[in-house]
Amino acid sequence: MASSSLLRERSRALPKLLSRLSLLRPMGGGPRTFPGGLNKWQYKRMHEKMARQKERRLLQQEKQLYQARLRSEIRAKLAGKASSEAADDSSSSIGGYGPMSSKDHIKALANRFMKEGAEDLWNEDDGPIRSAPRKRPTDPAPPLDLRKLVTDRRNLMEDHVGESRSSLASFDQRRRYSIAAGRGLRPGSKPRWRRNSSSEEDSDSESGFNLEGDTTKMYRETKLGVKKDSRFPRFSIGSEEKLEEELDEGGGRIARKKMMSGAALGNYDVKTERRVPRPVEERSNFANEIKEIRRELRKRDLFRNDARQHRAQEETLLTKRRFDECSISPLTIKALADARYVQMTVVQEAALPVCLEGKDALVKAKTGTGKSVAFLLPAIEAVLKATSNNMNQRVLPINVLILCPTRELAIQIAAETNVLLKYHDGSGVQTLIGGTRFKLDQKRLDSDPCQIIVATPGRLLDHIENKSGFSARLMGLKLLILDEADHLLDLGFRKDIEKIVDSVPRQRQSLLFSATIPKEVRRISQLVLKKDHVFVDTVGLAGVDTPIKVLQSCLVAPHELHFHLVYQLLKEHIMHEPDYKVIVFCTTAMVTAFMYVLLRDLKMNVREMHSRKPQLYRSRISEEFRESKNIILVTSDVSARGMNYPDVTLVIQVGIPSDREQYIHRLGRTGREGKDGKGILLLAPWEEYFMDDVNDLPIEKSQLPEPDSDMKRKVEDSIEKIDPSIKEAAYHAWLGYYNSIHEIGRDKTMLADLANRFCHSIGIDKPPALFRKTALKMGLKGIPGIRIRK
Ligand SMILES: Nc1ncnc2c1ncn2[C@@H]1O[C@H](COP(=O)(O)OP(=O)(O)OP(=O)(O)O)[C@@H](O)[C@H]1O
Repeated sequence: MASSSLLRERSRALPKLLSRLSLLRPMGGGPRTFPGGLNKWQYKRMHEKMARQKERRLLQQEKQLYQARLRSEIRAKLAGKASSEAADDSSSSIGGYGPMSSKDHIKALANRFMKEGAEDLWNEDDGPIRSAPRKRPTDPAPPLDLRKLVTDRRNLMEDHVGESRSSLASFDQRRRYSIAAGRGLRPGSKPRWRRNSSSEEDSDSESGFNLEGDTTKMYRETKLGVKKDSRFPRFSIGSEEKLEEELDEGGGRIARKKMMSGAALGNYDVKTERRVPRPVEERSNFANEIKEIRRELRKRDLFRNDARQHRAQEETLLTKRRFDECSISPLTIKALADARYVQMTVVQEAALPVCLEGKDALVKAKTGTGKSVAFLLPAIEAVLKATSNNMNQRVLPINVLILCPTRELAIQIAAETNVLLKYHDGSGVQTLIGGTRFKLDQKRLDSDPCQIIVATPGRLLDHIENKSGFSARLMGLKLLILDEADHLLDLGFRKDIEKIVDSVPRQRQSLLFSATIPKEVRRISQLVLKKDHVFVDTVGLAGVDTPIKVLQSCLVAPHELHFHLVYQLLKEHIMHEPDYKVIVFCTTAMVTAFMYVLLRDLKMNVREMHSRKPQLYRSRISEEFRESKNIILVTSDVSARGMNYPDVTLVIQVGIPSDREQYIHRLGRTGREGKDGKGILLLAPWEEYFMDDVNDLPIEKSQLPEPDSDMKRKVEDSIEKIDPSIKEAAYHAWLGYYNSIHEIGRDKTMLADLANRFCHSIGIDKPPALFRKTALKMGLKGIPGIRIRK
């Protein structure tokens, strides 16, 4: 008896002991302690499991309800009862034998949706889950008259500006009402939800109208333009909410599916499933028209906001605050003045006080607004402070580690650091990036010790794992910085970042910077940041994520026309812009190579940059493009983030970007430092669904330019001359890229068909054969239109 009670007592004491032990862990290993004394991996796995279970459970329920509805409809038909009668039969139920009415079905779904634990199915557009009970207006807004809306739109297009404005206002008001009133299901309104793996979209539930009247269509997801709250200031500094780690592992940078653990999400769901590309003709004209009106209204709102902000923005890119008002070393201020940096930019003014105070921070600011200086100044201060504390150390510690996703960006940041270290003798910076000789890195590290390292994750890990003494030097780390943090925390880099974080002291400051910080990144940022970190957002919820002065447009044209169009757009731009400097982004390295060869053959002053090029070549081209004017850079996403090429006049993106964030970063290569710029997104009709993901950005759909038959002929002649091996590689790369995009890749037959059309556009009649292994890996074996090598 005595021994069993002793055992019980011990087993009770064990979790406490474990939790204390985890508190005492000396260093490394990511976020501090987790409930129950679990380490972060156990904690992560636990949440992963919970989220999966919950998701499965909810999907199962939804499936059952849907099947019940179908069964009951079939029964109704067999019984010779009109379904419309059935719909009115309020006594029908899921479990009963009578047919289930559509009302009941909706009600059942709604019940499930509102159930405890159904938070997983909610998303930001659905509003707060448990909003305070609101008083319903005594005189609720009448249902929206869509026909009137269409007339209004026509009016808008004609000259009745005043009249149409009032109808816009009333539409807006109603929209606001439906959002402000929460997503509680009011009689007559439909439930809104996102399905985890559904290809269908919720039909037009926002207005309370059933446009298509079909239950399946209710699943279609409609992306609500959530009214941005103008009460938010231009930049906000707030304590981060409780965040937890992302649980998924997947397929690299362009992994499209971002399914997060709902268990840890608090009030939000971050599933970012996309809609399936759907031929435009399939939708009814009327529904299309409504959709278009919505888009137009949203855009009007944005443009109005933009116009208002425009002047303020111009004035506030540089603030009144000067660097010498900040507590940074006078020698750094001297170097800043040499570089002509006197006043701070908005992000510098907002982030510097927090960063210099030694706090952890997550900082969001638009592209080209001076984030690098905002983290380099605290970096230099950290080095100065550490050096003055440890004068007699035998091994020079690495005090600051800056991680970047690309090699060119690391080189660029190291160069900027050198500019700011100009008067600090004894302080130095070095890069550790892939594509260079490892031995050479080692030599440099030994012969020229430095306190700041700018690195790409892969090469840094190589050094941590293989260079003796390097890990010991990292033990002196005071500050860890992740530039383009959202990308580094993305699936492609996550594991490396986790390992790096495990190799540096836990007692450190960490800073995360990016122009885009999606919700899931905020959630997993605790992998690096302390719980009480500060979130500095200079864009604000009411702001637009892209530079105000960049004119953005979208052209939709069949694939066969893309190459002609790029040539024509470039020609027109060059004609109007004497100091032109253009970046053309392509989807993959090999498609980039194809585009480069084509434009070179068309006698354009063009350079290429992608991952298949040797590092020396990449560095040379990057430098040349930075220094030059009247030049075109054709590139893959290696140039999408952080690269500061001055005075880029136009950015063309050909094909669908890997995600919304990538669109914003690519576009951000122009319009830097508050300058003007232009961005064109060129999509095929079946890629147009991407516009739903960026519908909060001021992108105008433009008319295609008049086809120029002369140019068309020239392009065709040039395509004809391109080496077949380049074309073949482009086809394979194209297929790989789109196969990895969830929305397109899941319908393999459609993918094969689209790939064949791409094939024709690059001048190949018969699609090149794939290796059997590749086809198997891509799930393309046996798909009509896909050829396999014998
Ligand atoms: N205080 C300042 N005064 C004047 N120019 C500045 C100042 N700070 C930064 N700049 C300039 O602004 C430009 C953009 O800076 P930077 O590359 O740091 O932008 P970023 O916000 O990091 O952009 P991205 O999101 O694309 O990485 C650079 O040319 C830089 O020299």
